[in-house]
Amino acid sequence: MLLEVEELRASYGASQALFGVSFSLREGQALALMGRNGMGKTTTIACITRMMAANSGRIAFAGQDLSRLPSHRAARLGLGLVPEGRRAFSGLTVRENLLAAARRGEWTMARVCTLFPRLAERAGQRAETLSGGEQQMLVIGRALMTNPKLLILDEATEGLAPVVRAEIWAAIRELKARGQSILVVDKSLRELATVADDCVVLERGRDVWHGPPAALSGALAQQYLGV
Ligand SMILES: Nc1ncnc2c1ncn2[C@@H]1O[C@H](COP(=O)(O)OP(=O)(O)OP(=O)(O)O)[C@@H](O)[C@H]1O
Repeated sequence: MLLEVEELRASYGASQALFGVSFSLREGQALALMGRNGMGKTTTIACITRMMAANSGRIAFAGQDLSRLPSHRAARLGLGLVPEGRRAFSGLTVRENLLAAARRGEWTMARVCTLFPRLAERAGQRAETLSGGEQQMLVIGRALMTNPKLLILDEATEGLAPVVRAEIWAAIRELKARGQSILVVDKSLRELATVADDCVVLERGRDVWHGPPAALSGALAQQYLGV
C-alpha cells in the first residue's frame, strides 16, 4: 500500500472533527474521499500532509510512519498537495511558480505545459493576472513539479466555469491513465466516477462506506452525499 490511514482522530481545540477514519490507497490507484460539507475531508488531508497533528491513529506513506513527521518532511517523501482554494504565489510569474517547486523527476516545466497548454502561453505572466481556472492549473502544475508519489487534490474544480472544470478533469484523467496515484476530494460524483477506482465516504468524522463509484448511486448517494 502507498498510503494507509488507520483510526485517525483529530480535533480543533475542544471540538473533535475526526472520530476514526481508516482507508488505504494502492500505488496507481485513484481514491475519492467524499461526503457532505463539514464531514472531515479537508481535516483528513490536513492530517495526512501533517499540516495538522492528529490526536491518535496511524498514517503510513511509502512504508514510512508519517504520524510524527513535520509537514515539510512529509512533502519531501512525495506528498503533492493541491489545497482547497487557489494558492499560487501571486507576485511570481507562472514560470517562477513552477520552477520554485521543481524537484528531480519526470515532471518538468515542459511536461506541465503539455498537460496545461494555457500555462505555456502565460509563462511570463504573474500568477495574479491569471483567471481562476488558470491559477488552479498552475497550482496543480506546481504540485506535479515536486514529482509526487501521491497527488492530493482538495476540491480542485470548485467554483470554476464548466469548460475549465472539464479541462481540469481531463488532465486528472490523463494523470491517472499514466499511473499517477491520486487522492481526490470532490463533491461531483459524476466527474469522480470518470477518475476514481474507489470511494470512501466520510460522515461526521468517520469512514462509513467504501466501494467503487458505480455502486454509490440512488439511495446511497442521497443518504451520504445529498444528491
Ligand atoms: N479551523 C477550524 N477550526 C474549528 N473547526 C474546524 C476548522 N476547520 C474545520 N472545522 C470543523 O471540523 C469539521 C470537519 O471539517 P472539514 O473542513 O474537514 O470538512 P470537509 O468535509 O472538508 O468539508 P467541506 O466540504 O465543507 O470542505 C467540521 O465540523 C468543521 O466545522
